[in-house]
Amino acid sequence: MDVQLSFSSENLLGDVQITGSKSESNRLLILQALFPQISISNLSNSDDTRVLEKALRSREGEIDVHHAGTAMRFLTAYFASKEGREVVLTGSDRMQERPIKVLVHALRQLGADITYLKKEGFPPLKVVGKKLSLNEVTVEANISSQYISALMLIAPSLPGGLVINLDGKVTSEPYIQMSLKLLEICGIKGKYEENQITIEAANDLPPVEVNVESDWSSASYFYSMAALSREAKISLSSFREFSYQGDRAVAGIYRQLGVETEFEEGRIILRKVPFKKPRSFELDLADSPDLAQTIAVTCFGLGLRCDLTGLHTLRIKETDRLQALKNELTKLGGKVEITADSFHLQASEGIKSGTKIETYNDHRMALAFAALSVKTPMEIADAEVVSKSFPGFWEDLEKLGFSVKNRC
Ligand SMILES: O=C(O)C1=C[C@@H](OP(=O)(O)O)[C@@H](O)[C@H](O)C1
Ligand SMILES: C=C(OP(=O)(O)O)C(=O)O
Repeated sequence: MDVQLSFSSENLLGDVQITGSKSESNRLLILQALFPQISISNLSNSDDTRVLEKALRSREGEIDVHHAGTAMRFLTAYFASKEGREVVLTGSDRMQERPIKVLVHALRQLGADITYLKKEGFPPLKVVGKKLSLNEVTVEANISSQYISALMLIAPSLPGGLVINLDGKVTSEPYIQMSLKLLEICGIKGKYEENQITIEAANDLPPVEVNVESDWSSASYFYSMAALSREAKISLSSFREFSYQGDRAVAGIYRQLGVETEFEEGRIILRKVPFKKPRSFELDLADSPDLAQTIAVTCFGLGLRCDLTGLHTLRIKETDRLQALKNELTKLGGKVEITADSFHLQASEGIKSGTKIETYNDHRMALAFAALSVKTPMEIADAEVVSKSFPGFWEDLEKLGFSVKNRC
């Protein structure tokens, strides 16, 4: 299904309830499967969380996680440590191109029995659960932080806990800090010093209820809409000033693009304020890779030159996000250059109309480009992709006064 979007008002006003963070939800579901005394509220309604929840309940021999990267990585570690269980973990065609070798190698160091069923280094995997009794592992840290979080999440269930040595420059670091924080909230002791993470074994954890904060990556699309609008006041719930999510950085980033954030009783209020357009916008996004598409599209819409670095992980996500951004912005008249890990956009003078944005099975392509409809009507292909992280997105846009027309 394609959608046609337009926005005819001068003001962007309204309230949106954003679902729980999928990163927090997916971590807590794994921890809850290991330690049932954990209960969770405000769980994400995203496809990626549902798929993980279903996999943890499944008794089937084959589990298909579709496009859900965190689910694939977290479940590999989970099932590898589940003595007596044997599963095949598979996913979409794209999932079968997303590397998992670093994690499999680390789990094998601990004694795991994992076999590649097609291509060496990629899903599908056959995982035969075993009691993992070694307590130290070294893992390459510059490809995906999800491998490290996967190990951290099973660590407290191993008899002696786990020491994880990180090799190389750590990427997407706030996600590792999020794992550590959530372990701590559940009563599990851990520390992260220099290049070493230590997680203690957990016995007799007290019951705990963890409330998932709403998803800052999803909030980023409303920041983009506010930046592109003339006047905006959007209230988003439920957020905390002291969040565990690295993408909370969006508030500071968009302040430079004329969007102010106020925290008020568990909500954030975004307001468009007068601002001096910078000559260019430069950012290293190694800590917040999921914000790259949002920011690139906002800068294009504002006619700003933009240089984004630290983007090496974008090539192995739902699609090659650097190439996808370049393809679609070029169709709209943008002048874009990309390297292995960076994105460069020249200041543009307008937005070419009459083109359809392809989304490459990537929710963030649809979500990011939808924001441009504040300025000009947009057509987005395969609009249902948003459900990977944000199933209610199109309805939320309608509530804010956008016209969202389906074209099957
Ligand atoms: O741990 C997580 O929840 C995530 C980590 C990041 O991946 P990488 O560490 O692969 O960059 C991020 O892009 C992804 O959306 C969610
Ligand atoms: C990269 C993402 O997710 P995952 O790696 O979990 O598929 C994302 O949601 O942007």
